[in-house]
Amino acid sequence: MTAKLIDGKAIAAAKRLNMKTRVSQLRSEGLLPGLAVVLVGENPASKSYVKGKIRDCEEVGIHSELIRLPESVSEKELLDKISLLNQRDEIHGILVQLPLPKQISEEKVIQAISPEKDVDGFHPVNLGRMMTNQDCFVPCTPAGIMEMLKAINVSVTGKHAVIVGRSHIVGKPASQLFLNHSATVTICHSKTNPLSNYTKQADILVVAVGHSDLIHAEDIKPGAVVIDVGMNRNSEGKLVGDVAFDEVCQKAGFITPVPGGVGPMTRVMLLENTLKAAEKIVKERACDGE
Ligand SMILES: Nc1nc(=O)c2c([nH]1)NC[C@@H]1CN(c3ccc(C(=O)N[C@@H](CCC(=O)O)C(=O)O)cc3)C=[N+]21
Repeated sequence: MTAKLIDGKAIAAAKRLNMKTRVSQLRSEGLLPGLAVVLVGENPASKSYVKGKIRDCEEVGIHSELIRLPESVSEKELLDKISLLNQRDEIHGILVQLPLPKQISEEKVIQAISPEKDVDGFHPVNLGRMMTNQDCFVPCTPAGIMEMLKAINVSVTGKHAVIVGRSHIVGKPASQLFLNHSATVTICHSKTNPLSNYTKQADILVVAVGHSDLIHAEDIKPGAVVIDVGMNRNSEGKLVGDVAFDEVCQKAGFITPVPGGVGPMTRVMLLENTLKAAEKIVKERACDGE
């Protein structure tokens, strides 16, 4: 069998097209959705991701502001900046690009963002709301994975989803999201032994570790849906995932490429969350009878 490719890039592009209509609708109601992106320091990867996010906003008509701070910025200065953004009505979403320099506590920074503007979905309030199946901002990568599955008509209900990786931004929230969608969920991590005992049982396998060639053909169930969240550079400097793509391709039912899979979906879900934040304001206005 040869797996069908899940074209995250194309799915994301189609979603952006739809979003233009939602932006027009918001604008006709007198609201321009706005996203603030805070970039601290000069990390080239962070700069390039942030540039991509700004470009995405431009494409769909979301107002974006890039706030750049020096590597040496103090925690207090960053927290003050966030507090100003929290207060501004034209800003509906706030994203502070991670990682942050050592002198700054990421935990404190995330908690300083108003949960209503936390379009990354990293604030404990949003994570807690997700855990109790309430309306919330879902972190962009897990949300993007769900959107991909929807786009290829794969139902999650009753499936065995195996998540490899337990990070706060991907593995853990992805596990919770699959559980909320009534999957049977197994979470694997660096102490899971042997890993392949679990991955072989997956109907849907999500790999978010950051080690290339972690998953081989022998580690998966024939026909499985394989979602590769990994982003690694190989010896030739090329971007590769955590899954040995060429061989797993021969056995999986569906597989995401790297690049062009999860990454573009992560980006588009940031726009989705920003629109959701803005649409909520319009709805609240309507309820207030303004
Ligand atoms: N507050 C915060 N929120 C984030 O969402 C966040 C973050 N910090 N810090 C860094 C990570 C990483 N991340 C990526 C998103 C899309 C691609 C992406 O679009 N990748 C392309 C390839 C890009 C390339 O070629 O380098 C692809 O997979 O096709 C990559 C990486 C978001 N992150």
